[in-house]
Amino acid sequence: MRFTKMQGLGNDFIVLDGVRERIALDPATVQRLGDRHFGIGFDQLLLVEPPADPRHDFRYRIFNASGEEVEHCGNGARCFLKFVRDVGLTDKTELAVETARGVIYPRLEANGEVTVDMGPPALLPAQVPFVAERDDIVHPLEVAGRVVGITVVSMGNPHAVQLVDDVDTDLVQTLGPLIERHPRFPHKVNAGFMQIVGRDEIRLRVYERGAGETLACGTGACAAVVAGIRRGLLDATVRVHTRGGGLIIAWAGPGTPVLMTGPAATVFEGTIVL
Ligand SMILES: N[C@@H](CCC[C@H](N)C(=O)O)C(=O)O
Repeated sequence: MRFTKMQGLGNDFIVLDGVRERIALDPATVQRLGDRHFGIGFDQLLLVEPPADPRHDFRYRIFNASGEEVEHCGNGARCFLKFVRDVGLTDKTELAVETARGVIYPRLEANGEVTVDMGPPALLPAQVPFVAERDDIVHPLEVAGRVVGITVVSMGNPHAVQLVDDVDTDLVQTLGPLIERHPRFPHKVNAGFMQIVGRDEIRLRVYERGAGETLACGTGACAAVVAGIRRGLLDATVRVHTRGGGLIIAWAGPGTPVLMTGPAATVFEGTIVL
């Protein structure tokens, strides 16, 4: 099985071509390939497949390093577009790509970066899903004997975003895993820690569901900007600084799609010997 190792702001992937190769994956195989010592190592495995609906170009499946299949991956979506063009599956510069939670539209920019129409966020707790009695913008969440204020957002996948004074904090590693598995998130959650730098600039770290802290999380950046706008703290276009680099996120408000722009890079190619 051929694979391509890619990264978007240091969030790393292997991408498999399920259009030309017959690929069967189970959680144990994904875990083995994702192991950074005994396998290739990655945060997520991305699988390119033919679309279910012929009006679309491809189907995009995502597996966390933990082995579970998930709904969405933003940094992966930019790499997806680069991959299908580089291996000759298409020469289009804009694609309609099916994910487990709807269709996304990645587009190649003149400078080589990729903008992805990620679709509109879902804002109701039940859509995340998050167990809450009320539909508030900030929910108190009890974790490790303290109460933190979170804003929940679904970008297809679940996010809980909290504000911190300084993102260079131990909280990402201490609270992150506890929030990820908090019983109020029945499907678990990606835990975001956002420092507001200005109305158009944030710093962000994300403890990802099924992968631990990554150098960047694209859907996490979208969710953080949506959360910041809903809290009245951010403007409609925001530069997001992650540990792996910068993304531009734009959102015009409820019912409209989130746009994410950033880089995608190929690192190496290889063959898997199972
Ligand atoms: N790194 C990703 C998100 C990958 C999926 C996530 N860990 C989940 O379980 O929902 C991104 O760039 O969005």
